[in-house]
Amino acid sequence: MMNNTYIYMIRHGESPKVEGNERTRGLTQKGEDDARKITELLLSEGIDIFISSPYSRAILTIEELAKVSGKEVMVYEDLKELVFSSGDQIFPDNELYPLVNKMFHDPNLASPGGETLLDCQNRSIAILMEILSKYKGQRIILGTHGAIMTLMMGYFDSKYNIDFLMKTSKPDVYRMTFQDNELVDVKRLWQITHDIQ
Ligand SMILES: O=C(O)[C@H](O)COP(=O)(O)O
Repeated sequence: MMNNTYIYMIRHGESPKVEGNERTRGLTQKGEDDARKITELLLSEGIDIFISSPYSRAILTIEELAKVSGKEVMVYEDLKELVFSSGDQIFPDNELYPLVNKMFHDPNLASPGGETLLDCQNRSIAILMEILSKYKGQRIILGTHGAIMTLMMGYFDSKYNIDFLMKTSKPDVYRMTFQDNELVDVKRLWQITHDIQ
């Protein structure tokens, strides 16, 4: 439909936790292969705008598609992942998931040096509303992360909660259809067949 605006949430591919920091760690070989599959999957969608979190793993997941589409990736600092620690330190998975689980049950909880879910949701929704208005009627990719993606989707529909987050994959792709600022449809485009190939 003419007036629909489409937001494609692209959660980044697999990223190694052995070097760099939260900002700089890139993609594993599987993450790179999956980024190529994302290019194949979305090329025919005719994406107009590419926007990303500033973290490398998010940019690297969408940059090939942007390149073959002849577009630049615009980076928004306020689309970075939920901040868990000071100094962009990498948080090991065995500590991260219990913490995220606790945070989703207490949106005012923050770890030392980190932010609350509500802080993260407020800063990301402010940007998303700006994007919906500025690029109304267009197809926009957001290169993103598990927690912040769930918070943005959860703002419009509470079924996007911790249970949803725990079932998502890396990468993952959701197409959200908006009429003005109202979410009218969500379709997962990253199918299970991609996960097991
Ligand atoms: O998408 C996410 O959940 C965050 O960016 C963390 O990803 P990670 O599995 O690479 O830590």
